Parts: sequence; C-alpha cells; structure tokens
Amino acid sequence: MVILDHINMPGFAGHNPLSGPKEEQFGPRFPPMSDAYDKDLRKLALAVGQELGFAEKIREGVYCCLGGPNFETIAECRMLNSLGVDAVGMSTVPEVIVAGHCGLRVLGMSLVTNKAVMDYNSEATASQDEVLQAGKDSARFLEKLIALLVQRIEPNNNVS
Ligand SMILES: O=P(O)(O)O[C@H]1O[C@H](CO)[C@@H](O)[C@H]1O
Ligand SMILES: Nc1nc2[nH]cnc2c(=O)[nH]1
Repeated sequence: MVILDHINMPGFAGHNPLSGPKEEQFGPRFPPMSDAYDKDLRKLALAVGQELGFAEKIREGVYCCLGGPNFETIAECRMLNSLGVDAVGMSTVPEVIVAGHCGLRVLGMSLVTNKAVMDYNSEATASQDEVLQAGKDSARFLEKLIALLVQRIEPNNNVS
C-alpha cells in the first residue's frame, strides 16, 4: 500500500517523537502534517507499480499506527475501518513525523501482510508467523518495485 495519509493513534495520548525540548534547527515547533506524504512520489510509486504489472497489488490508503505490541481486537478493527483506515501497523508514523519536521519529502509504503479479523464468528487470528511469511513471499516483488522506483527518483531527485 502506498501511504496516502496516516492516523497517529499513540499521538492522541501524547506519544509523539517531537515531544520534549524544541529542536528549532531541525524544523518548526508545530509542523504541518497535511502534506506528510509527497504527492509526486506517491504518483510515481503507483506508476512504477503499474509499469511492472503490479497494478492490482498496489493501491493508496490510510495507515493507522497503533502502539502494539498486541494485534487488534475485532472491535478495534471495526472501529478503525469505520474511521476510514485501510491498514494498521505499529511503526512508520513516528519516522514520518520526524522526517516531515525536518522538511524531507516522504514516500511511505506498507506491505499488507494479513487481513484484519472483523467477524466475531471468525476463527482467524493474526500472527507474527503469518506476517513474516508474507514478507518473505513478497520480497522479490518489493525488490523490483523499490529498485525501479529509486532509479526513477535518482536522476532528477526532485520528481515534479
Ligand atoms: O508496523 P508494521 O510495519 O506493521 O510491523 C508490525 O508488524 C510486526 C508484528 O507482526 C512488527 O514488526 C510490527 O512493527
Ligand atoms: N497493528 C498491527 N500491525 C501489523 N503489522 C502486520 N500485521 C499487523 C496487524 O495486524 N496489526
């Protein structure tokens, strides 16, 4: 998934990498986040995915960071889905906030490894084994995607 935007759930409880003494030399005290994920880089990632024939595997979506390390309850998954969340994780967002604070252009991508359990009648449960196996199974696809993406960004660096 090419990250369109994120929800920083731990941030709602005050857990934010920018908390603490202000570091003005890196960026403003109160940085905007409405442009956290660079539009041109997102378009490029989707175009490269299309070029590689991966169009059906790649889409934009909203990533929600949760503290973890436990996986979500069914109620949490259903709540987040109703809020417009497309994928959940336990990482990515703090790094993006710090990068944005520093004025870096950011492209975020997340490998969706497992389907959220949304049905109380389901026997399915999330597992780290499933996550790791999905990562292994997608390694070649990700190698091709990232390699071509970096090539396309490198020459002019400022994709516009
Ligand atoms: O935050 P993402 O990338 O989803 O990764 C999460 O998924 C793994 C748990 O299965 C951990 O690595 C955790 O960080
Ligand atoms: N929070 C969360 N992170 C994940 N990373 C990979 N799978 C999951 C999941 O189901 N929930």
